[in-house]
Amino acid sequence: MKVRVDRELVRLSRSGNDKKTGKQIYDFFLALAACNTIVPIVVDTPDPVEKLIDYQGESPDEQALVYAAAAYGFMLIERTSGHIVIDIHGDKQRFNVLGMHEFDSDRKRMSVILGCPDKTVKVFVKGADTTMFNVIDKSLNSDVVKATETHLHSYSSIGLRTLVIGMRELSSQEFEQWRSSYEAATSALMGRAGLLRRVAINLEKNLSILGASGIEDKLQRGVPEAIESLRTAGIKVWVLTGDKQETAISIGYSSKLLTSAMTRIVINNNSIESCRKSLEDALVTASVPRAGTSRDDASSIALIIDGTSLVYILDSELEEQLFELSSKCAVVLCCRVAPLQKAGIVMLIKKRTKDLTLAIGDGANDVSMIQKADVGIGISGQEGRQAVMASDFAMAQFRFLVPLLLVHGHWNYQRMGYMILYNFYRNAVFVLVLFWYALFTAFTLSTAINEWSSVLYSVIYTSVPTIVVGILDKDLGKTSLLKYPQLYGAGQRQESYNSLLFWLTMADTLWQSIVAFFIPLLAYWKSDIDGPSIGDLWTLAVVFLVNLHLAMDVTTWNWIIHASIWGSIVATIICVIIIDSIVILPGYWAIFNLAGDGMFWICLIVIVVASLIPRFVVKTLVQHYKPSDVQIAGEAEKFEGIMESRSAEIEMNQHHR
Ligand SMILES: Nc1ncnc2c1ncn2[C@@H]1O[C@H](COP(=O)(O)OP(=O)(O)OP(=O)(O)O)[C@@H](O)[C@H]1O
Ligand SMILES: [Mg+2]
Repeated sequence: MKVRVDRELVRLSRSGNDKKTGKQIYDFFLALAACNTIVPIVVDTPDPVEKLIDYQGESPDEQALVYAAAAYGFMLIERTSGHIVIDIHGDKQRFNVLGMHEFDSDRKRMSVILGCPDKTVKVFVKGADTTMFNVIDKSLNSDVVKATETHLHSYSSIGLRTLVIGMRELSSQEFEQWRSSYEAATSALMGRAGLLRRVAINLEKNLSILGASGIEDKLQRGVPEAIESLRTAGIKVWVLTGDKQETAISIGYSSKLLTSAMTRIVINNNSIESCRKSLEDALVTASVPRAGTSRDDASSIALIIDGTSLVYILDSELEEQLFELSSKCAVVLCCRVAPLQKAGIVMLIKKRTKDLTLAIGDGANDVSMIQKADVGIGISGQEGRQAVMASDFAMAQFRFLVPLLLVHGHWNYQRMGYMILYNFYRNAVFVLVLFWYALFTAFTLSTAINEWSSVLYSVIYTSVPTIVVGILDKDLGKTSLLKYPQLYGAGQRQESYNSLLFWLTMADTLWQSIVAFFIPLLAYWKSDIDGPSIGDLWTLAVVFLVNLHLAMDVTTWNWIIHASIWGSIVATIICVIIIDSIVILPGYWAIFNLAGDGMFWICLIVIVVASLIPRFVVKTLVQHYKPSDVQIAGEAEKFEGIMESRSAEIEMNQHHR
């Protein structure tokens, strides 16, 4: 890897640690190389003398910092639990790692205590600017502190992730004091984390500033487009990040979440009273009616709120106001939020609405929100596997969320909705025919449809098409669904399953069962037909009916669906023939006698046609006069001749190393 270095800085860092600036720069790079949890792994190359070092760790930021230190001549080459070896301008030096206080989201910083070759003990700390400036002694190097502050501001406003680095030399007395409390804390059986945190807070104070770093957090490919699609689909997108406000806003703009036309409401306060005041003011601003349509950016509001304010708002009486405000905003951006606050925000919505929440994140700090949300998605990437392990779905890139929701989510919703209705219908129509017969024979407990057919009805006669269509049918092609994210609204409006559709289906079921039962009954009224024969007719009629009913609703035919639907009808006929060929069963040879009679065939055709007519008429009228988005898109697909799009693939990233 090639790193572009600043020559002047290299010169200064080489100038040795005698002069003040030289010493500071020396310590700065030493901190970058040492204050982290990166493990260097030496990789052999074809050339036996040349070795490569691969820095492995869960934090990509730390990796970047260690690489930067290496580029300036401070190369971390070995790390064990007790020591590290750093190659400083070609001179291998061994530092004892006397202790390490790991990063936690309360302190938002981490520190290492190093025993240096010159027998001094130094503590190096790096962390978020907000918490670092609380522990940095501003009277030391006040000019550096000032310069760093302005640099930090300019870094974060261009979207860089910033870290501040500080250090302190420990006197032997201080060191002993720290060591005894550190040892007591690490060996404590109860509340170890809390004790360690207290020891860390005691140690990390009166630091002198060394400098700051800015790291570009590149957006993955396709993030702005993905966010735009999701928002067009009517999904509200909120961003919850641990980053600094300026960084978060800048990333908000580059990911097209925020646009300059939006009205911005910023809430960052540090008392409950000022939070209350800001929320009230914001509610007034948000309630003023604005020009433009609701989908217009100019009319929408972006709420930007930071973690400190959320401390006072979440779990207090202000929560309700925040909810009210956020439901008026098109975009909500929360910055500097702790992991548990992320979960708290998810709960804020979940508790108060019936809306479904989906959380997507890549780091360990996203785990709690991923678990709390209705749907949790982990992005597997550079930040370790915790998010993926806690998630319902894992994906490699953010943009895959779009096909997951807009394509597979849509298909799944439409199939599920249809299949629920269809399965109610499929079972009810058969049971109702049996019921009419029981009613007609005044509950004599005699049956016309033989027991085998009653059992096989849901096992063989009608089961396979239900499963196959429930898995394979696609109401629209992938291309249309991705091109028109608005089609996702069909699910939000509950178009495939709702109580009206349910009762309409039930009425249709009633009608079909009446037709299927009474037509044979009336047709054979005067004849001397026996029970099993007319029973066979009923069985076949119902099976034809439910399979043709399904065939009428399938949108994407393929050979599996063809085979399952027509195959089921053939299988039913074969089963009925076999059952009627068994001598000991009642109704022996019934189907053969029946099929020789023209009336049987007429009955079958009349039943199927009469049963399906109301459905067909209603469906056609609705399609003609009140077509849904999905129908329109479906017709557009046919006319544009993009039927092949049903198997279209989304463009994948090139794999390169
Ligand atoms: N290993 C670390 N050492 C020192 N400081 C850290 C470390 N990791 C994070 N920080 C600081 O703590 C802040 C909060 O970190 P956190 O992991 O909660 O969120 P994040 O990674 O910044 O953002 P996101 O929520 O988008 O992943 C960071 O912005 C950074 O300033
Ligand atoms: Mg992170």
